[in-house]
Amino acid sequence: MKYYSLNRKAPDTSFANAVIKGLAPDRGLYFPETITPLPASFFEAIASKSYNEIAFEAIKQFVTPEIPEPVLKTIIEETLSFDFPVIKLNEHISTLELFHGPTMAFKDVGARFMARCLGYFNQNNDKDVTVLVATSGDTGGAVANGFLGVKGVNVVILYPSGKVSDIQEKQLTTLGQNITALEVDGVFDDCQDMVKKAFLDESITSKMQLTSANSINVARWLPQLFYFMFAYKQLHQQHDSIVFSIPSGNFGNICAGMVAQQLGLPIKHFIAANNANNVVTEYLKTEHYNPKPSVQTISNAMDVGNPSNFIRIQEIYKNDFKQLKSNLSSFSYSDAETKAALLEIYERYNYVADPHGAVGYLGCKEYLKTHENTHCVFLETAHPTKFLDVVEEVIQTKVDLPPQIEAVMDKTKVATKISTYEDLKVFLLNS
Ligand SMILES: N[C@@H](CCOP(=O)(O)O)C(=O)O
Repeated sequence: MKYYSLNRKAPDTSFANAVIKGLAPDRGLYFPETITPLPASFFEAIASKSYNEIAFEAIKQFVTPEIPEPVLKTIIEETLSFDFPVIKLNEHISTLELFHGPTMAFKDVGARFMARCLGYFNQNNDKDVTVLVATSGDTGGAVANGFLGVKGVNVVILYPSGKVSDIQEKQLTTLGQNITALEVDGVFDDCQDMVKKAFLDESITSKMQLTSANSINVARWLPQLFYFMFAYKQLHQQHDSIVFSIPSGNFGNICAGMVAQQLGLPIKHFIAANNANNVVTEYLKTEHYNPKPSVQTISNAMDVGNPSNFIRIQEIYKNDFKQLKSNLSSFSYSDAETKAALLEIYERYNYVADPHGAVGYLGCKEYLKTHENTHCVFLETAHPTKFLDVVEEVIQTKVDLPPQIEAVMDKTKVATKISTYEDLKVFLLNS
């Protein structure tokens, strides 16, 4: 499979090179040259297939033969070693729990898949790769965990100081070994801008091989399409019209869902559920795309003011606003509304959601007002205990800590503070 740059000023490249480089030389995101729909028989038989079989068939065209089929099977088996259950709240709303992995956020799948692909491509390379990653909360921990101890790979995580939850911070600052955390005096968008700038800085790239483990990297982004297939596998025999409400920050997850739809998965509609960082909600209202500095919310992983993957979504719909609008709705909610939703989900369904899931739930409710004969699945993108203070305060109940969270609670944070791009550069060049 060839990948092209969405800025269209760089040569097409292979999957291996797209993974190793992260971003094209013209600073564009890579996009697959073709998306060939899977046969109808694949979806008809999906209930009888395992997660691993579904994932293998779904991603094969994007990564083989550079990743040989037997290697891909092993990568998938190691990546998907936990569950993805759908929990039904009522006849019209379910949630897909994406938090059963090691860091209890949906990023675990992409991070583990990418780490293994990079490890495979790098096995005969004597040059180390430095993975630069910006996080507003969950990516950092998942990438730290997924890449821990991977030979020839050093990971540098940039996160906005004071704007991630305590547990998220522990997950990304306490592992040591080949993982380093940089605490940035700024917001997520500053971290992401610094990362993108470093890719173009010859004084850095001439000395080290950089790549990204954000969803801008195709190996981090594409495996997220599995989730939509796993939900469909569990629900399609009871519901024939399924819509997804996706809590959205950098828009990688929802965009991967759109790739699943291009592969033939019968998804009726997408809802981008936003917090106050509502650039896409506004775009669908006004047709003006107006990135803004991100604002801090209780659903912090979505605190993104200029979502990287929106350009991929535009590409899928060929920049046709009408076509996009017929497939995508977007709603935005305040923290007060999110807290009220958390409480409602708890009181009505005895279910403890996290703030991101609560925003997704609100998206479902809004859409169902005008589309009664639909089943809406909102993605629970992270475990509620990652946001313990907010969740316990809202539901006024103590929540048990899962072992993955307990394991990091007492660890000591190690992070280097930086403020500017120059600080990052100095850090990289001296590390
Ligand atoms: N939601 C993110 C922000 C980065 O998103 P990514 O999917 O591009 O890594 C986070 O939790 O850090």
